[in-house]
Amino acid sequence: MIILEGKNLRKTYGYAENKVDAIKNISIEIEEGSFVAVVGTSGSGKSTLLHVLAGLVKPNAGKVYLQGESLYDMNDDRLTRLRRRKMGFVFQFFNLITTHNVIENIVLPIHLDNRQVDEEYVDEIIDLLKLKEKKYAFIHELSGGQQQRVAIARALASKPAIIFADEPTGNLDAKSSQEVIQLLKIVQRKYHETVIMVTHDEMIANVADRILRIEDGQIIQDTAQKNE
Ligand SMILES: Nc1ncnc2c1ncn2[C@@H]1O[C@H](COP(=O)(O)OP(=O)(O)OP(=O)(O)O)[C@@H](O)[C@H]1O
Repeated sequence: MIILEGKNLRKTYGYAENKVDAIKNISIEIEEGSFVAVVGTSGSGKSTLLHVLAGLVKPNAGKVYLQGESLYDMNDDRLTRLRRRKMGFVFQFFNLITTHNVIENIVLPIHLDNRQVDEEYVDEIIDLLKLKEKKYAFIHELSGGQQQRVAIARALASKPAIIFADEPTGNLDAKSSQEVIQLLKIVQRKYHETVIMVTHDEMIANVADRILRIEDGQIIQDTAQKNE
């Protein structure tokens, strides 16, 4: 089943001589439960595409449908609510709240949405992401890899339909990058999550089921990968 669809997307920044066509005419369908990596050189348009698909940057033209709902045809409140309910985000710079401990960070989006925390499920995620010993630690007491694992747990905690990850290993050393990406893959498989991840690191992209290569605002290659 197709969970996310982008149709004829275009995104332009700036005007006149400063005009940049970041996304030229991209159409894409994302299969539910798949792990998709978006790769390409710096400035090729990867982050713009991810942000457009996540409802964060309105395209100049085209539509984005999440589970059949058109993101940019609803009002801002509705879009914000839909993002909270259905999307999880993992960024390069973790974006954790340093005055909160690990578990508080993980359940914060659920509280913001006035929903009940599924404690059993959250404990299971914490376990899977190897954070059990750190549940009550503060963020500054964690390594970069541990912080990113907290960010992944936070993204998963609200049981989103889809997770968007923008260079999730961009701020980590090679060893932590591998560990974080393998754990992300394990939780993605276990919960049949859909993940779209931007990375410039081909080794990291290799965990994905599908690799989209972007160049100059266009998809130049779309490859399925055999992955257990
Ligand atoms: N807010 C913005 N204002 C103006 N131009 C922008 C903006 N964001 C991106 N661009 C331009 O759009 C193009 C695509 O940028 P984008 O960040 O999507 O590429 P990227 O592939 O993610 O790059 P990187 O790997 O370096 O993060 C680039 O030429 C960039 O300079």
